[in-house]
Amino acid sequence: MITSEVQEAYELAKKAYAKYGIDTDRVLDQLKNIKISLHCWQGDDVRGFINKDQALTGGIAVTGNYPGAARTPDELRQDLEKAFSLIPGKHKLNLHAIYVDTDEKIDFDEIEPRHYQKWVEWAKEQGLGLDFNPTCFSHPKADDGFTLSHPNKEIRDFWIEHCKRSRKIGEYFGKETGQTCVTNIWIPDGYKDIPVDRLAPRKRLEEALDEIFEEEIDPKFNLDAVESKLFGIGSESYVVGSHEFYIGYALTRNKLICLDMGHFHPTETVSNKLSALSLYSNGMLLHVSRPVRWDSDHVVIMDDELQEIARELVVNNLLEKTYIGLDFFDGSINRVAAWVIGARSMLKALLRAFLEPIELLKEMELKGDYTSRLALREEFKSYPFGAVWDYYCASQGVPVREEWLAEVKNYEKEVLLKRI
Ligand SMILES: C[C@H](O)[C@H](O)[C@@H](O)C(=O)CO
Ligand SMILES: [Mn+2]
Repeated sequence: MITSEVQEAYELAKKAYAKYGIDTDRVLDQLKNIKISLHCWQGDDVRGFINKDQALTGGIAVTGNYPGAARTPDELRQDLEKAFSLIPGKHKLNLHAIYVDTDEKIDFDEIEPRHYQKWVEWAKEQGLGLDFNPTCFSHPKADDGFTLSHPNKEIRDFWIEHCKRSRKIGEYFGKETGQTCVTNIWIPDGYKDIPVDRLAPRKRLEEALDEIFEEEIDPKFNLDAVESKLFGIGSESYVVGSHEFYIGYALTRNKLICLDMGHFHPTETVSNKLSALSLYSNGMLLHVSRPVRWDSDHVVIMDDELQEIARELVVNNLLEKTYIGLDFFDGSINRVAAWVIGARSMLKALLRAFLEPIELLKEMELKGDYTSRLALREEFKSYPFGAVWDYYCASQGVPVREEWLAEVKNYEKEVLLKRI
């Protein structure tokens, strides 16, 4: 319901933006079409259901023991439903292979579409798209830190099979939901200490990927992405799938380049990479995250870098060729709230970017009037974008402002705290 308070504030905001030729109604129509892919792994600290006693490996870590983590696919879906009900718009769910929903005891190289059938039925019911990821970690065959680039062919083949099957699951998701599935490959492979041979593992990875992608899959159903990383815990000195490796790979094989905000040197920004890559690549996948001093996967907030990424997507018309996924895992706060905060922040950043007088700013820049460019940008930061956001939430039938928090607290009391 749109209250008169929200409506009146919106009308005033609409006038303020209209002075600069910005049509807020049109902006909200554009925002409505943007899908954020919510990562299932925030809901249970990246545990999954394929092998519940398996520890999280791969040089990534979740800290915190906030109560209520989902223990079953049903619980995870219940939590996701709650989160989606508090986020305006229609979005996607990003599943990892370890989130099978089956009573069968299967290994990673045995996954099939039917093991995810319940997720598909649920996604259709909810009107959600699905994305997918092979899980190349949290398995004894990844214990020595290598998967697709493993020197042992038998182990390499195991992971190749897992990734091949993952693409078929992506295809199945795309066919069933009617929305293209993005299947993203990330592997942890790397050395703790300085290697002698940096090339051989990269050659093995290149070959393994070529084998995985051998089968043509209709891009209407599944698109492949590859995700680089600078370092992980235990792979501080060398990561096989570095940024340069995957830029080369993705550009020569026509794959999406996945950019994770936590996977670069701390002074490097993803926002500054998008325009350059867009000139050469057919598409990008974002893993929106918040690295604090390292790839810490903190919950996404509306910080400067998030805003800058949103700006780049809007100013350069990159939204059509960019898939936006969230990637963080915080076990120290309510996990449903973590999803809601991250997704709402991403959407708010995009909305703010749409509400900037882009053409005017570009003109100022071209004329060399950097004073006006800076002044106007700073003033626009306090323009009433919040009133437009509130109106958008109300018109999409989700709570306005922090009203959603009371719903999460109630859900925590009624559902999450009873999971003991
Ligand atoms: C769980 C994900 O696959 C993982 O976060 C990956 O995308 C990554 O970013 C690893 O650092
Ligand atoms: Mn990532």
